[in-house]
Amino acid sequence: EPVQARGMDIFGTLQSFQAVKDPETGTHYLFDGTRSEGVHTFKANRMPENAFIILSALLGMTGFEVESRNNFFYDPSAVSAHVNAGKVYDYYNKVHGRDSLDGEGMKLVSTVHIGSKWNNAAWNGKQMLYGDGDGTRMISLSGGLDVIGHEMTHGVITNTADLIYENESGAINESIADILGAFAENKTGEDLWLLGEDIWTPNTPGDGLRSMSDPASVYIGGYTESGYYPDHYSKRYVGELDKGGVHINSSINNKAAHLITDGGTHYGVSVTGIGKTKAEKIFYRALTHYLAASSDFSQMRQAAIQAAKDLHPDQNGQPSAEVKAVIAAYDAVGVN
Ligand SMILES: Cc1cccc(C(=O)O)c1OC(=O)C1CC1
Ligand SMILES: [Zn+2]
Repeated sequence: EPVQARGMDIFGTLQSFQAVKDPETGTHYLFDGTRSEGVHTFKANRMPENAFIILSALLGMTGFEVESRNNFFYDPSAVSAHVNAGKVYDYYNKVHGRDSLDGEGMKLVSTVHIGSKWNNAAWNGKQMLYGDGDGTRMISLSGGLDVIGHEMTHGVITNTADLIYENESGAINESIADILGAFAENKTGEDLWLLGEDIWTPNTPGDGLRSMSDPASVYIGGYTESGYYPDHYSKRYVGELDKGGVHINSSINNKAAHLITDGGTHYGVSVTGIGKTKAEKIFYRALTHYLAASSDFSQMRQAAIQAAKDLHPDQNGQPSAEVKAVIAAYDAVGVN
């Protein structure tokens, strides 16, 4: 039966969450039955990450239950994954009226301790997977609420537009995961537009994996001419690394989302922001109503404009401020 459990997350912060007591053994394990068909969090068995990702996708292997004899000392990485998955579930349920990743209450399965010092997180088509990080570049990735929001949004994408994970459609997939993942986190006192800041380079404060407000401020190495993430379509990566730059060119659409939300002038084009509450609904509606598996940047622009029109119709023949912001933002990043 469900019990209220408490335990430390990876930052040593005491969390309160749902667990279940096994009547035979008397031990408790991480399962939250209060949300949809449940939030079930597991730990991997030190299997190499590639094997685990494949076997979990093919055979539904999830690893081992995360148990505690006294309902307190749970595995902190698992506590972070468990609590953060619940928070992202609540974001989609409360803000977008969506019941879990498939909209029909599917179970949320996460497995932590994937691989060894693995600086990655993944959605394998069925569940979320988190590495521990190497301790320098990253720490346990389940500690990043925006990381979990990103992985779970990959799950929402799989169940909606199912954007093909390569080239431009893959970059849009990555960008929607960044945008809605960041909006799901939205922690006060943190930069909304920085991805993974809580788990990125523990020895260097204030930086992140990617920046949506200033993509070109983050170094990415030899992929692009500048060595920095692109913030304009003319600077997109056109090689075949990173599945055609899905984690690189996502920054172009991320910048458009930042401009739509906060406004600004970018390459001489000025945008009047419309705020997070309107922006998140426009991107969610674009994803669930207009984007398709092969959508490219231009179709992302059209989908966002149409979603904005649906939510903020023209007034006496004039486009609304929200529609104007979307058009100007995509003009600013060079997407027509
Ligand atoms: C850290 C990481 C490495 C490789 C792939 C992903 C991926 O899920 O695409 C990944 O997770 C993220 O990018 C989240 C947003 C920080
Ligand atoms: Zn991703």
